[in-house]
This record gives sequence, C-alpha cells and structure tokens, in this order.
Amino acid sequence: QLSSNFYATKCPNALSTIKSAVNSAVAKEARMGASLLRLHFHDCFVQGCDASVLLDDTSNFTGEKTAGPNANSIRGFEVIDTIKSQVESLCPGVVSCADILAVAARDSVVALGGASWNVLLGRRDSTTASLSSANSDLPAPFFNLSGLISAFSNKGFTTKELVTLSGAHTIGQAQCTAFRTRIYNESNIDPTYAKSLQANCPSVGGDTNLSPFDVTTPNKFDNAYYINLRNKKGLLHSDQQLFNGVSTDSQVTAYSNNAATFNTDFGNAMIKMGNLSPLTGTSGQIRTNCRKTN
Ligand code: HEM
Ligand SMILES: [Ca+2]
Ligand SMILES: [Ca+2]
Repeated sequence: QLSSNFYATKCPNALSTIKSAVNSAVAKEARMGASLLRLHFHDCFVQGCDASVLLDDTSNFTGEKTAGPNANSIRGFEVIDTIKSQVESLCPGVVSCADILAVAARDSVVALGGASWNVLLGRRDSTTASLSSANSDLPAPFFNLSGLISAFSNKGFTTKELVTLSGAHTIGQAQCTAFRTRIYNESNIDPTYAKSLQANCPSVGGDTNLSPFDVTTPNKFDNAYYINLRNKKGLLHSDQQLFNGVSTDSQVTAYSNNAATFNTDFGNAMIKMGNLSPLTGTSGQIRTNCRKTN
C-alpha cells in the first residue's frame, strides 16, 4: 500500500528537504539522530506509524507524551516541527508527519554512519492517540527476554527481529533511572564498566544523568552494540538479556562478527516496523502542525 515514490510528483523535494534538516540537526548534536530514530519506534509500536506520538496534550485531549516510556524521555519534537514547516511551505498539506518520522529515522541512521534503506511512504496522520497503549505496548528496560519477545511478537516481529532492532542502541543515551538497578545489583555486567557507570549514576540522586548506550562508539551506527553485549557491557538490563547464555546469544555473536548482515537485517526490520498499521487513502489526515490535529 505504501510506496517509495509516493511524493515523486506530489512533492519532489520533500525527501531532500528532510535529509538536509536531519543532517544539520545531527551536526549540531549527534544524539539527535538517536532521538529521532527512537521517535519513529515509539510512534509505530503504538497505534501504528501514524504520528500519534507527536500530539501534544491539551485541556481536552490526552496524548502519549506522558506515558511511562515517553515522559521526560522522548525528544526531537522541535526538529520535526522545523522539518514540517519547511515541507509545508514547499508543498502545503501533502507530506504527513508520520512519513517525516519514518524518513528522519532513516536519515538519522545514515548521518551517523549506518547503511541506508528504502523508506516506503504514503502514511497519513492520526486524529487520536493512546496513552494506555503507549504504556502497555512499548517494552521496558526491566523486561526479561521472555517479556521482550512477547512485546515484539505482539507487533508481529520474530525474536530475530527483536535482536536486530535492539541494535538501535548502538547510538544514543539513557538516564540513570533506566539502568541503576543493573549497575548496582546485577552480576552479568563487566565490573569495571559497572564502576565507571556508577560514577555518574549514584545509588541515590542523579536520576536524569545520562550515559551512552554504546561505550565504544556512542555516536556511530555500527555493530559495536553486539560486541559490547558479548563483553557484558550492555547498558540496560533488557540489552544484556539478549546475550546471557540464552537462545539469542548466537545471533548477537553473528552480528558482532558481521556488520554487513546487521546493516541489511536492520534496514529490512525498519521497513517492516514502518509498515505497522499505517493510515492510507482517505483515513486520517495530513496534519498542518504535527503537534495537533487539523
Ligand atoms: C528491545 C526493547 C527496548 C527497550 C526496553 C528500550 C528501552 C529504552 C530506554 C529505557 C531508553 C532510554 C530512555 C531514557 O533514559 O530516557 C532507550 C533509548 C533509546 N532507544 Fe530503546 N528500547 C528498546 C528498543 C528500541 C528500538 C527497537 C529502537 C529503534 C529501532 C530503540 C531506539 C532507541 C534509541 C535510539 C535510544 C536513545 C535515544 C536518545 O538518546 O535520545 N530502542 N530505549
Ligand atoms: Ca503511533
Ligand atoms: Ca555505536
């Protein structure tokens, strides 16, 4: 239903406009690439890829921004606003916020050195959001392997795709609250790595202090995430669950030895994620402002 040439005649410069804006945002702050990739994930896993994650709360509307996995955590909205206003002046009412998220996620990965994939387009924007689905459908950092497998299988993903998509944690940062229990209480963590994290994440206080997911190449989209897991240097409890003497160990090892397979699989899994229940045809709308319905 979606197609890669959806804007070819409707707004021929849409994709290059998004790419330039993402490149300048990432040049200004490398982490923004990670934040934009995560926004697309948090959009697609909740009601599908419909930009529901971008809707602001108002006095009579509750969106997804206050959900546990999102509150004080997801970011990048200003970059999406900038992109939206640029494409609106180019082609008013044509390019959806949901497509902007999908393209910005791909361009972010490429800007940080990852491989490209072909983004399918033609999604439309929701007029609704779901706080309860955001709370129930997004995986949490304290999940065990079985919980991660269920969260992804609930969205139609295999265990292999769970391991592949988790490789997104090769970039970006997490707050102390997301990994505190792990660095003080778990044994499947490299002791030197745990100590160094404790310096910036005390057992009490410093809740919002940040540490990079990938201790080796925090701003490079590569396969170092999987090498770290083999070395017991996964940041979140959920990350290390993928290499813990379990069935997924062999795939982690394979990706740690072969960046090319990881890149190919990641692109394909992102295309599949981007296909999660999009609104097409006359469903939904093309929002003028990604933060509110028309
Ligand atoms: C497998 C289950 C997953 C869990 C439990 C999980 C959990 C988390 C948590 C707790 C954070 C840090 C939030 C904070 O401290 O504010 C985070 C950040 C991030 N996640 Fe995930 N995540 C998962 C899968 C994914 C997937 C599938 C993607 C994308 C394809 C992704 C992309 C990211 C990125 C890029 C960041 C860093 C964002 C930034 O620096 O702004 N994650 N994730
Ligand atoms: Ca959504
Ligand atoms: Ca990396």
